[in-house]
Amino acid sequence: MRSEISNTVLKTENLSIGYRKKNTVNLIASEIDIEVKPGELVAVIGVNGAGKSTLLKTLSGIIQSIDGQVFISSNKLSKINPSDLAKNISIVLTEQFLSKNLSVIELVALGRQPYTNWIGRLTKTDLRKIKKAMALVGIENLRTKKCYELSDGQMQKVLIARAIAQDTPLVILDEPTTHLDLYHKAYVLQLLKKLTRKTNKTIVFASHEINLAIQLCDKIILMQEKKVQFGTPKELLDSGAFSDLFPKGLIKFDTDSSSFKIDT
Ligand SMILES: Nc1ncnc2c1ncn2[C@@H]1O[C@H](COP(=O)(O)OP(=O)(O)OP(=O)(O)O)[C@@H](O)[C@H]1O
Repeated sequence: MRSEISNTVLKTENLSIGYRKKNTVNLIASEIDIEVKPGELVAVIGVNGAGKSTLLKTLSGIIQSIDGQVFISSNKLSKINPSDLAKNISIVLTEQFLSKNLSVIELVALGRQPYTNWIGRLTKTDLRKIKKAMALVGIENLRTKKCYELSDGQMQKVLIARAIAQDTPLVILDEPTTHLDLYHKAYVLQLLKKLTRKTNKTIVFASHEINLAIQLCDKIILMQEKKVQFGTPKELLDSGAFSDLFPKGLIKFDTDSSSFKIDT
């Protein structure tokens, strides 16, 4: 079992996700079997309410699974203590509470929290990693700006830099392109791809940008009602997985261009 998953950053076995309330279970999705390697860019795709955020929260240990297992590297997620978990997974959630009074460099520096001592003093290594993360994301020119002065696109880049500064093998982002225009959606997803290639980190993100995800990602987790498919974009295209993603009538999957179009 161990050698099988040693080159795997993230793996699930027969995972069921959902919410427990008293004695009832609200099951959102089940039979989720994924296996993600170092340096892969993975999109979680699905309609509103399909369970993308629930899956990301389960994979990062924020909520408990209903059944099955999550492995981070070769370890069971349920057995990893919080301080080790923060050295393995960095998380960027939507609508995360943040002090926008912080400067950009202060916010990126928060990524080093799992490594700093109790007074939070940054070492030379911390400073080097903060600088490197800002350079990789291309935000050195913003370093002294206050976060409330940033556009949504700039803020998204700062949050990505904070996750990179945390220097974990796995980065999880929930809808990193929300509120961005088409150019910046493509820019941010291209940036994530570049980061996987330059750092060999694995990035898993939820997105509604299906057309971009098909073009850019190594793997896709496609969430539909009570059915989750996982594979390369080509595998999912070849199996016709995208064709019944949305209700029929308004948009349809065009197999020639491998993208969704208005059904005229
Ligand atoms: N804290 C919670 N307790 C109970 N049910 C929840 C909770 N959070 C979400 N849900 C339910 O779980 C289902 C999946 O929600 P989730 O937010 O994971 O979907 P999503 O695919 O991320 O949606 P969107 O694209 O709209 O962000 C929904 O039916 C939602 O109502």
